[in-house]
Amino acid sequence: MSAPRSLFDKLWDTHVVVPESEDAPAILFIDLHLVHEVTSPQAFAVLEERGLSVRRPDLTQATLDHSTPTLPAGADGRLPYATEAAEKQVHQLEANCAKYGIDLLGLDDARRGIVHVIGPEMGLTQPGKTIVCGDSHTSTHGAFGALAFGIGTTEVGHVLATQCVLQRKPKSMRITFEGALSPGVGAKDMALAMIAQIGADGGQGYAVEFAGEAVEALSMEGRMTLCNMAIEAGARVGMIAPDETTFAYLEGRERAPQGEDWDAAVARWRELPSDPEASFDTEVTVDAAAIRPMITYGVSPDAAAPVTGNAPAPANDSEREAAEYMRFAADRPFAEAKVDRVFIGSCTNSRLSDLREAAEVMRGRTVADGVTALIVPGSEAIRQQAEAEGLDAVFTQAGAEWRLPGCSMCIAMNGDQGAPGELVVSTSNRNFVGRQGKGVRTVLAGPATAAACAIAGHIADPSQYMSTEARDAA
Ligand SMILES: CC(C)[C@H](C(=O)O)[C@@H](O)C(=O)O
Ligand code: SF4
Repeated sequence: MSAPRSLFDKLWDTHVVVPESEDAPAILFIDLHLVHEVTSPQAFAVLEERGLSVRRPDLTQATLDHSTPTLPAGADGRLPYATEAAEKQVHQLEANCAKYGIDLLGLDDARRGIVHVIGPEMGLTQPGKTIVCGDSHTSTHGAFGALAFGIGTTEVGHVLATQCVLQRKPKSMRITFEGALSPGVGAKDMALAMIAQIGADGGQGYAVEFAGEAVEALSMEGRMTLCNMAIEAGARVGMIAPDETTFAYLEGRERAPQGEDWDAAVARWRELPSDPEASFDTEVTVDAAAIRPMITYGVSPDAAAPVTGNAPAPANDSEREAAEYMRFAADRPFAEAKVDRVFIGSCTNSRLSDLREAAEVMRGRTVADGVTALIVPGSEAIRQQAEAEGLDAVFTQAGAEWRLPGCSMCIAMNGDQGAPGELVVSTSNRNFVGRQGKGVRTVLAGPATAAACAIAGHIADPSQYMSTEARDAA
């Protein structure tokens, strides 16, 4: 009998081309390479310089997301790019994809969206695959039982040229969420609670598998939210064993296997979950039932606490510095903090279920005076679905802005950003100083909490705005 293996071991073993040695990392074959406009230009330039071609354009998918405006073209037909550099990046990727025969979800493509949203939506993200992208939130795709991680621009070049990447095998960690979530608590709250528990570097050097009852109960959208934030705990890889929820999500999608191939694929995918006796270098448990709707109050994602609580008193110099920047008064309720702007979007929380959750809170209510709320769907497909069910009308009637898909205010590269000093409640994944504009104070939260803050005009508990059914569904 062979030794029991984890999901991660199985994914790793089936993709090793040359095993790791003391002198050299392993060479891993990559099944799917996702490409966007920010981290690819230099990689393509190196190919060009060295006269190389793209080894497997058929395993490469490109999209435009970071630098694209979320406002439509003006009367002159021109898109309102934030900077010349942003526009140049977009045109550069268009030219590179045309030259090397790579499929690009271009500006007019009905499937365009954030790179970590479109892979799953198209059915390209599948259990058992190795998936890379020049982007740290590639861990999102691990929600499907794939080995997915972010790579640097040099490695983007390696993968374009060889379809392989050099990697040392990380250690393994299993994070088990014990018990069921309470009503009104969602995947973002799980992610923030987990990061608060293990720290922003708690997962460093590990490939993390998320397991347990509360993880199994999550929809694919929720699983993506959780795996998306593995990197905010320092882990480049986050993954969840594929199951019936995974298969039901993928069945019938454009690039998923069809017919007999589908049956054969599902049979293979059923073999992927960790063997019962598989061991991990580190095991962590999180009490899922104790998790409450969370927000962050500092400038690192592990500075997270229940939204109904008080701001903790800083305990050291770096916490004092963060507290000064964020201006939450120690030992005072978070709810006393006035909110200037709300952003609902990003590869963490811009899928249909997230928008429904936010709409549930905003329906029939009005965004508070002085608050700007921006709602940015993760893809064109999500935008279409949301509009088909009238979510856009819920948002605009509440006084929020409904935009075109893209990364938008998550990283503020496209002109969508806050003003210095503003307090922004954001469903994205990073609250670093200046992430959403110079001097902007970012508070991370889930979609219901962010929507509640928009309505209340200050940090607010979403439960007061949620119907019992909505609370149960979240
Ligand atoms: C632009 C890109 C390199 C970056 C990343 O790697 O994550 C961005 O997507 C982010 O979220 O900070
Ligand atoms: S939405 Fe934000 S986190 Fe996600 S890829 Fe874009 S910039 Fe990075």
